[in-house]
Amino acid sequence: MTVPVPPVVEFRQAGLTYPGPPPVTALRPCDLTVDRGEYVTVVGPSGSGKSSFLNLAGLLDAPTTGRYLFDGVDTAQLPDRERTALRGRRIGFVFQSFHLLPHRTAVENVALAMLYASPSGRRAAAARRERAEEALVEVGLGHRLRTTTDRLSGGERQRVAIARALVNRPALVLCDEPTGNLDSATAESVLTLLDGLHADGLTVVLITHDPQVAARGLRTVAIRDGELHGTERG
Ligand SMILES: Nc1ncnc2c1ncn2[C@@H]1O[C@H](COP(=O)(O)OP(=O)(O)OP(=O)(O)O)[C@@H](O)[C@H]1O
Repeated sequence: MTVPVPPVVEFRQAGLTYPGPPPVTALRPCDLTVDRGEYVTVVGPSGSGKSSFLNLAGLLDAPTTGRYLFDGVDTAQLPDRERTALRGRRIGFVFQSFHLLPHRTAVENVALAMLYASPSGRRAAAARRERAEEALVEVGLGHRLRTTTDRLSGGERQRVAIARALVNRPALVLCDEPTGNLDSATAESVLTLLDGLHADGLTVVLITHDPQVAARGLRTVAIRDGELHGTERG
């Protein structure tokens, strides 16, 4: 008998209203399901609610209405501490501006993401470094392991950020305008890397204002005035 695999993301009439005053409904109650191995893009103009969606999907915020099941766990009622722990273990983030420590090496930046869920001690530290190196090799940066990130190009920095997002083998990688700070050739190589990771089974949700970037997803959801459109399967 096979055990059914829960979706990675399951919004059930999940919505987000900032309390204000005045209250602002940034995301109206919506349903959205993202299954394991999908590549979904979310596209919308400035102010449409993309960051609010990211905050919910990435367990940075809890819905103010409805439910959010992440990887089968009902998160709406989770205490903050547990939501944070789940996020640290199971979600990798890739941001437009990389969010790396500039004076640390690529390996150190990636290994730091594992501190949270790893025991202390020299042996654990060595294991973290080894796993960080593996993740960096996976994104094509095996030749930059010990370079501090302030000496890397924009594309290389984003690869370090992607390695950091992958290093805990997350259920979901959430990308927020991952090519927003890159020239078009570098952006293309980062998108090609994401295509390859998805082909290897990674679940990706990518948020962008750029319809061309959004077209890289296998399924695109539009967001306008806080409302998700196109969430039903074709
Ligand atoms: N903390 C907050 N308190 C109140 N209103 C907010 C807050 N954050 C965002 N909003 C409002 O919610 C709506 C959606 O904002 P959001 O930042 O999610 O849009 P966005 O699509 O990410 O925009 P951008 O592309 O410009 O970053 C906007 O009307 C915004 O003004």
